Amino acid sequence: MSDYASDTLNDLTPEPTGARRVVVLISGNGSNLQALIDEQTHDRLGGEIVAVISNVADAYGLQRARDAGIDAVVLPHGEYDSREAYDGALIKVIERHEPDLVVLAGFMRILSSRFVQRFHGRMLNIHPSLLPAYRGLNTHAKALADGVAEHGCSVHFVTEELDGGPVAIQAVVNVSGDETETSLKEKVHTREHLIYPIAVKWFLEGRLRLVGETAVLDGTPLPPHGLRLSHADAAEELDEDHDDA
Ligand SMILES: Nc1nc2c(c(=O)[nH]1)N[C@@H](CN(C=O)c1ccc(C(=O)N[C@@H](CCC(=O)O)C(=O)O)cc1)CN2
Ligand SMILES: NCC(=O)N[C@@H]1O[C@H](COP(=O)([O-])[O-])[C@@H](O)[C@H]1O
Repeated sequence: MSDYASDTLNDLTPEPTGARRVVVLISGNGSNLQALIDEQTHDRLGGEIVAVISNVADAYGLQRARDAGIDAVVLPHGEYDSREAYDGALIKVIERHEPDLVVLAGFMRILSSRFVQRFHGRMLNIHPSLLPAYRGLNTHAKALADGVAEHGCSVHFVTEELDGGPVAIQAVVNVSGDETETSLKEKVHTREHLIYPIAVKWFLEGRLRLVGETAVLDGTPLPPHGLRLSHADAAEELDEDHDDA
């Protein structure tokens, strides 16, 4: 086990140049997209969301994009014969926008190896659990059924292994004795809306990178659970940026 405290990897990733461009993939409500839009609106995202793409035609996140003047594109997966065919079309739509970063924000499709390789190292996902616990779907119900005392959310680099990519940031929430799936989902959502903009900003600033199979922040490899940010720390991180305005 390497010593995360002292290791510093020789990071060969070139520094980002020019205005950093973000494409966001969604399938539903888009509250995480809205959190990113809000940071962009205050010039604090570190780049520009240039397109929002949904596989679901009536995803409310598309309206959020339109309201923000962002190109909103629907690419229905049901119109393609296979996952590979869909992903091929999705790659073409994304590449037209020349992104530096692809952000999955409630995008509910498992991506093919071809797609993941195309954007390897520059694709993030927000997952509603403390990975590696509860990969996949229905995470809140599973956590409640197991009676865990802590739950949360993770921002991770996307790899071929579903929800198995290196974790960048996590937020932990306490699960109360009378917690419901709805109350737990709300707790987690609140923290998602803090840690995702932070992770996106850090990537666009060149601070957060995927080096090999390790998430690296400011040249230092992160532990398997990433950087654990408390609610106060995350809010301060965003507020500090606000103070810089
Ligand atoms: N290759 C990868 N693809 C995706 C990853 C990943 O890490 N590697 N992250 C997911 C996001 N996700 C959880 O965070 C997730 C999304 C979708 C599914 C899933 O089972 N999808 C089904 C359809 C479900 C539905 O339509 O309701 C499917 O694609 O057949 C699991 C986890 C994004 N993709
Ligand atoms: N496995 C993927 C997954 O479950 N992602 C989850 O979907 C929700 C999307 O909410 P939003 O559309 O309001 O951002 C978020 O809670 C995100 O963690």
